[in-house]
Amino acid sequence: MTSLEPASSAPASPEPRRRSVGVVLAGGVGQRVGRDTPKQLIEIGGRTIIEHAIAAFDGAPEIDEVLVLMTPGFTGEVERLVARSGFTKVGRVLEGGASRTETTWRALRALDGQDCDVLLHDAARPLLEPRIITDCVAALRVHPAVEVAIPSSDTVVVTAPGPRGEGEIVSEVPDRARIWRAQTPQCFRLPVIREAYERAFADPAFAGRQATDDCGVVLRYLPDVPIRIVPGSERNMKVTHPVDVLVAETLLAAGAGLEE
Ligand SMILES: Nc1ccn([C@@H]2O[C@H](COP(=O)(O)OP(=O)(O)OP(=O)(O)O)[C@@H](O)[C@H]2O)c(=O)n1
Ligand SMILES: C[C@](O)(CO)[C@H](O)COP(=O)(O)O
Repeated sequence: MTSLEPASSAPASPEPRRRSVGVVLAGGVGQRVGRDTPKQLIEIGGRTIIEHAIAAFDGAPEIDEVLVLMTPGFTGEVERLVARSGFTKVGRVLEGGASRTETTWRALRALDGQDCDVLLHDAARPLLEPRIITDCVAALRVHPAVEVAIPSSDTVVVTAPGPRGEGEIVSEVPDRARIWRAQTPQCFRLPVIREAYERAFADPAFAGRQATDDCGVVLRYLPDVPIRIVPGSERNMKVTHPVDVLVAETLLAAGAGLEE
């Protein structure tokens, strides 16, 4: 079976496990949180948010290597934190790009020539549980692409500009049973995500080189590649706004027992 498995192929038997690289995407500035330094350097529970994210991969038996991409100007700070925390799997700390998409692309190029699986994770999600990593690595033995997601508990509405210039109006209320909220890690066999990003970056219509997530790039440029859902968790939230720092601190202090 090739790595670019078509959607129509029968469920495959598990492939042998490849090397798994956990990629921590930390190239952002955290504009919406609004601090002087990138939000991934905020301390919660005595450790920075980025240390929590790295720790999830570093402590996972399924992960062989961790690659970190950090905001330009702060790679030295991350190297200091890696040493402070005693992480053993962090191979390289590189500079991120101007957008999340550019940062992912830099990570993929840094892994050029390797035969591995990649788990692309937001540094801004400090509460990634071992169970999710285990499930993602196992799913990649059967599926070429994996999206971690949770069912939406809110009804989602789609809007469109109103016909009389009255602003956005509701144009669709999709069936909530099919609506999921995407999280990270988003996980791929390396040739799959590499091919999708190569096609995206060669496409002038890939405007501004922006995508809100990596599975979206695969769906758009390799539509025949099935993307398997692995259940995420409410705990695996993203620190996006100031209130999320408090939420993350509270969840961290509460431990892992809240959800089930
Ligand atoms: N140029 C960028 C922008 C974002 N990210 C990373 O992508 C993840 C999700 O992005 P987001 O929550 O939007 O982070 P920021 O871009 O930092 O936030 P904001 O949009 O508020 O500035 C974060 O871990 C962030 O560091 C990245 O690696 N490179
Ligand atoms: C990838 C992601 O975390 C999935 O929910 C999300 O799309 C990132 O969005 P952001 O605007 O870069 O935070």
